[in-house]
Amino acid sequence: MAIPNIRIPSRQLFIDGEWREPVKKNRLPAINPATEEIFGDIPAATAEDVDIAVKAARRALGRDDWGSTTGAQRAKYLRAIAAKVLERRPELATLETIDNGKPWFEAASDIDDVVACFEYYADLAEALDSKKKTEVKLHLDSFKTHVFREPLGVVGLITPWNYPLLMTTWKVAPALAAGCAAILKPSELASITSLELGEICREVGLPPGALNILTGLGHEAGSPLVSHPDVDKIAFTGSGPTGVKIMTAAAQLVKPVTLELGGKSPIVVFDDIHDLDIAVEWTLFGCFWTNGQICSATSRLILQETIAPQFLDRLLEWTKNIKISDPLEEDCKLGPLISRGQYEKVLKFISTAKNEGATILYGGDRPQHLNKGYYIQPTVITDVDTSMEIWKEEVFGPVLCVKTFKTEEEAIALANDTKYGLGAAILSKDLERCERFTKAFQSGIVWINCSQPCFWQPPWGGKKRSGFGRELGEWSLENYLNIKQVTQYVSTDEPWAFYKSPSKL
Ligand SMILES: NC(=O)C1=CN([C@@H]2O[C@H](COP(=O)(O)OP(=O)(O)OC[C@H]3O[C@@H](n4cnc5c(N)ncnc54)[C@H](O)[C@@H]3O)[C@@H](O)[C@H]2O)C=CC1
Ligand code: BAL
Ligand code: NA
Repeated sequence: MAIPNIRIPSRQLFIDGEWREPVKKNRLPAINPATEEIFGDIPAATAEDVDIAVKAARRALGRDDWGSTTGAQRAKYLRAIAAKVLERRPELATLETIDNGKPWFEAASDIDDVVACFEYYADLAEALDSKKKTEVKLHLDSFKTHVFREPLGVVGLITPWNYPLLMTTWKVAPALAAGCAAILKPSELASITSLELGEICREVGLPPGALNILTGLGHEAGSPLVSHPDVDKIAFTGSGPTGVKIMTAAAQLVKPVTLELGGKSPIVVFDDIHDLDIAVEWTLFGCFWTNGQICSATSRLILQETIAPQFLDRLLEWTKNIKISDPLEEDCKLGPLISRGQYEKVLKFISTAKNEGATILYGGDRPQHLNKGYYIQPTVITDVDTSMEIWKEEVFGPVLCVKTFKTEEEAIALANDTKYGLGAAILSKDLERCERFTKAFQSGIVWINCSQPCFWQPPWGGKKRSGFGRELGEWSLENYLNIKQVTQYVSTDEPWAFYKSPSKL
């Protein structure tokens, strides 16, 4: 498919169904990481705008056109959004690539996932109607109890830059399916496509205030959203330190949070893999896909010693073959990192690894043929010690570190030697061994004979310092529902007889 030339939209904040200039009228540049050029700008919300948006969301919940909708009615909006996103697929993918730097075909596949995700939550919204009120059997006849599943209220959704519109969708689609009113705060590093979602919501006639979109900086727009007393919940995906700040602020108001934070996931490769090339490709995909800028990247290769030399030789041959280029080029497989800050951070990780005694087996620098843009070669690091930063900390870049093992016990210990617990992968023909690893991995996700494929039906999330709560699937819908117990006394002719009745004195 030809990649379209597009116009860069200029938007305001999306509040109460309308485009609205930020109270302080500030804007932030939108930077193309492939060229380092400013290609547009986004509005910068502050606490004043947060307050206006929260009030609009609260009004939406109080109005029949949103607050009294059935799941089936909400499903219509979600399907209409999906259809509009699909209609604009080439353009949205191009905007995503320009803003984020991911290869166009990856961006386009993200847009396909966005469409599928809105459709999936439309189905779940419909299904919710029959589960809205469910009876709970009691041991007494004098009472009847049922449980209501109702929208949790006004929810704040704070998202990162690595999958801009897709991470937005992972939160917005279930929140709207559940009937919440939402305030989305996308990352200031890539907000353009999330703002376009505002235009799509306007076009499909989503009731005003059901979704509000506030772009801006974390401390100026995100932080007041978290501390706003009239926001009932925060769902966050991003870095560990910001997750800690959000949880701390939310705790002051006993506000529930779900946190999807970082990772340093292992991929354990045994010598009984089905096929060397297939295993090598999954290993590369596990770490270099999305430029390693994915929380679940399997960035620690734990490799059985017996096949290490041949596996690494082949891995380098495959790595050299990865096309690094402008992400708008059709067969690009590795574009630039998101920002100068991320580029410098990743190079620093590589130089610290070198200083700590590791070997940069491949890469480690910017590709020579690209002198502009935040590009870094896919990098493979060996001679890694478990005390090194490169083994312990999330890089969020195309950097794979390698350690070998002899026994299964050693492999499990290395795999779990991390404060994080998001993903874990094992490549082996022995399915009983895969089963043992599935149990042993301290993670929320396990991949067997693959790494990274992500579908919208199963749950997604981690344990340990990767956070808690689950997104996607039916689990995500639960994040946005209040479970209300309703108990009715049905023996209304019978006194309760706990106190002495004065009429009987
Ligand atoms: N787990 C993941 O998916 C992600 C992890 N990261 C990691 O985080 C590092 C830093 O990247 P950042 O973009 O700075 O991530 P970040 O975690 O600071 O940003 C994520 C979102 O949180 C917002 N935010 C920041 N401070 C906030 C606050 N005090 N209150 C409320 N919201 C706030 C940001 O504006 C953005 O929308 C990366 O180098 C990478 O290692 C970054 C993005 C995604
Ligand atoms: N699907 C990507 C989840 C993340 O990196 O946040
Ligand atoms: Na950008």
